[in-house]
Amino acid sequence: MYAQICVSSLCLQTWSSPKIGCGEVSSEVGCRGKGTDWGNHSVLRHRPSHLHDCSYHPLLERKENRDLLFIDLMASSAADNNNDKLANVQINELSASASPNLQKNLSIFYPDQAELAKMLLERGQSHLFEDWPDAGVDDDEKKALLGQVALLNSSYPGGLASYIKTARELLADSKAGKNPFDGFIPSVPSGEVLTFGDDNFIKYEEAGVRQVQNAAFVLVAGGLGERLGYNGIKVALPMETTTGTCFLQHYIESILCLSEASCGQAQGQCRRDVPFVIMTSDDTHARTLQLLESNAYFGMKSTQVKLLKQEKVACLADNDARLAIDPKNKYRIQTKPHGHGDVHSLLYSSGLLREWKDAGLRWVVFFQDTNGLLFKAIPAALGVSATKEYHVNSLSVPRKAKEAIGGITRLTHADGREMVINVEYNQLDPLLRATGHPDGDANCETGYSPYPGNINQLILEVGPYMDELSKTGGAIKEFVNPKYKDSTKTAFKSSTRLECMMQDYPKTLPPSARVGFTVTDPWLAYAPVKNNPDDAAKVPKGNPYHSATSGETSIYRSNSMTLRKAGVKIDDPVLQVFNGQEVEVWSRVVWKPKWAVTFADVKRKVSGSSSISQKSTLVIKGRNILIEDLSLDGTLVIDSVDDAEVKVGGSVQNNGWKIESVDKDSTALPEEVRIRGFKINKVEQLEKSYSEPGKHSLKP
Ligand SMILES: O=c1ccn([C@@H]2O[C@H](COP(=O)(O)OP(=O)(O)O[C@H]3OC[C@@H](O)[C@H](O)[C@H]3O)[C@@H](O)[C@H]2O)c(=O)[nH]1
Ligand SMILES: [Mg+2]
Repeated sequence: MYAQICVSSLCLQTWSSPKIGCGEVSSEVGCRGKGTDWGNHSVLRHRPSHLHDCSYHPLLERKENRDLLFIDLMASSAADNNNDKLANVQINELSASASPNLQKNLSIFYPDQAELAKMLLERGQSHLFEDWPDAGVDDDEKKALLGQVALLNSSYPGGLASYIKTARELLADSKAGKNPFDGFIPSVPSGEVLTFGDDNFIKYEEAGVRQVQNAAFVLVAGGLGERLGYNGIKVALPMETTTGTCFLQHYIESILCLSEASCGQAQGQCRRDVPFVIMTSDDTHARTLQLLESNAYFGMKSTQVKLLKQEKVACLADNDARLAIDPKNKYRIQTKPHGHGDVHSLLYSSGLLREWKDAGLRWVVFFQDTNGLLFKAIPAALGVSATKEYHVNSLSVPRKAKEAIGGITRLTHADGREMVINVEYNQLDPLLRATGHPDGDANCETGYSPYPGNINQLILEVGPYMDELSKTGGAIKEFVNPKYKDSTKTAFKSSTRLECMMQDYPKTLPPSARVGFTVTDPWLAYAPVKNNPDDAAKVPKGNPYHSATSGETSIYRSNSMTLRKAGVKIDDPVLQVFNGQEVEVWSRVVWKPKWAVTFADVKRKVSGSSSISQKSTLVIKGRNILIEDLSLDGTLVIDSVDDAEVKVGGSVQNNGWKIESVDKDSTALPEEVRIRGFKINKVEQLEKSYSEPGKHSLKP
């Protein structure tokens, strides 16, 4: 193998191995040298998208779960010779360059670190070395900076050079006031509109469940949730406080149950555990891992779950894309999150996507961190993807004008280009105003914006997705959003950076790509927890709050409406105000995914004539619990082992559990209670648990 590798320029820049050609390596490739120069700890990491970069850095010792292929550079004496020669060339080139301070420090670097420094100089980044003291002072910090540069270089498709180039272009466009939508006329696209519970919906759900065993699920959870202002990670928040189940537990249980249902349909041909990937960041990684480990992965196999950590990107100090120095440490570059769009390059560079494709998977389902209604429409949407053969299917809900969710829009250019794409919420209004809609982002006669609201639950078909990423390396169209000091647009208030969004993936697709979207009922599928109480209270009346308060009450509403559709008589909700937000309070109906993951499941398990009063709470935990002629006025919590069947009927009456307002500013209460403005006071309940297999019935 060594003989096949041509080592040049201190690094594996040229590959002559037919086996490990550029773009063909699905696992990470590393190389380790034995000599003193390289040190035993040196690890080279190459991503398939930029095998030509020299991305050496000592920080990358951690191997995570990935396969590293180590190539011993020193195994070949030819490599040794090459190495020395090229190191000399490089240093000579450097001496002619403009950074005497860097020149004085060259002796402390490995040759490939010097190479990176040179690359930076060539791209107008000499300020990074400007006030460096002579070698011998702060050497570790200087090396750490080059280590950071190597990481920034290796984690961006095309490397830092490409980052700086794109940044300059986008900053110039921004300064010139160029609109990314220039020449595009927006119009309302048509998609598949689902009506919850009708025959069509049930048909799609059934088709979708069949597909789940061919799907992989990907949660993007690298965001810190600055708008929410919660100190923990968002996936650890309880999605409702009746049971206290956190988001991540609910997601995992839903995936497990859907995959079980899918296997049930396949009758014995089921071979695999459905993969689940969580994209984390430095802000969320350790706590996400800890949440999983301390809860035995909520029932999933630990091997089934993969965490992919996104790296931050370099901040930009000015219009020339000079990298911003960290205000706290002159030997570091300031970094900020690059956005959820990183998920594509990570799935590609980690080799997971290729693995899935090779294993015959057909779908990748993406979703976000805090939507308790997330899985309500996934089965039907998967069914739509399969039936319509969509390469891209975005799940959406009716959108209120000014609601902070993107609008799905058809964009038609004078030159004939056309696409159906998310226009982010801050861009929709200016785009509409600029194209002959003086009211901008406004509701139409339906009471909603005519543009369906993107909820960022995307279903991509693996084959076309892999084909596309093989071309792009997972790079997504980026944008920059600098806050200028004044109208001359020459200086920024604070450093900026490039960002990207996962829903911008279709922007590079050819016109032949089958891009569609699916709209569901407004109450069914979206109730994110993003806004803090103060901001939520300022949301225009009638628009969703996107707060912890609305996130929880929306779950009760959705479950109550679902039971209503299945024939249960449920009282109308009452209006209550918590944390300054008026919400509908429905009966607190909650069930575990193992009871029902589709509407067909619910219908099968509910019969006769049942009723639930507004003050009631119903918690269903067991699998085969059949609600039949139940009259509930109070709280009923019911659990059973999987092979028990429990008929629940008769009249249950007690003082139940009460929703009580709390003061959001009361520091005596936990943060997760304060952000919703209420707590559940568990006064009285009937709680039954059936631990023996067989048939049981509850008829109080
Ligand atoms: O760098 C990041 C940023 C965000 N994220 C994740 O991406 C998800 C979405 O982040 P945000 O909540 O900040 O997204 P926003 O609310 O700004 O908009 C997003 O959701 C609503 C949609 O309508 C918008 O079109 C979509 O961009 C979260 O799960 C977050 O954890 C990352 O994983 N990495
Ligand atoms: Mg955001």
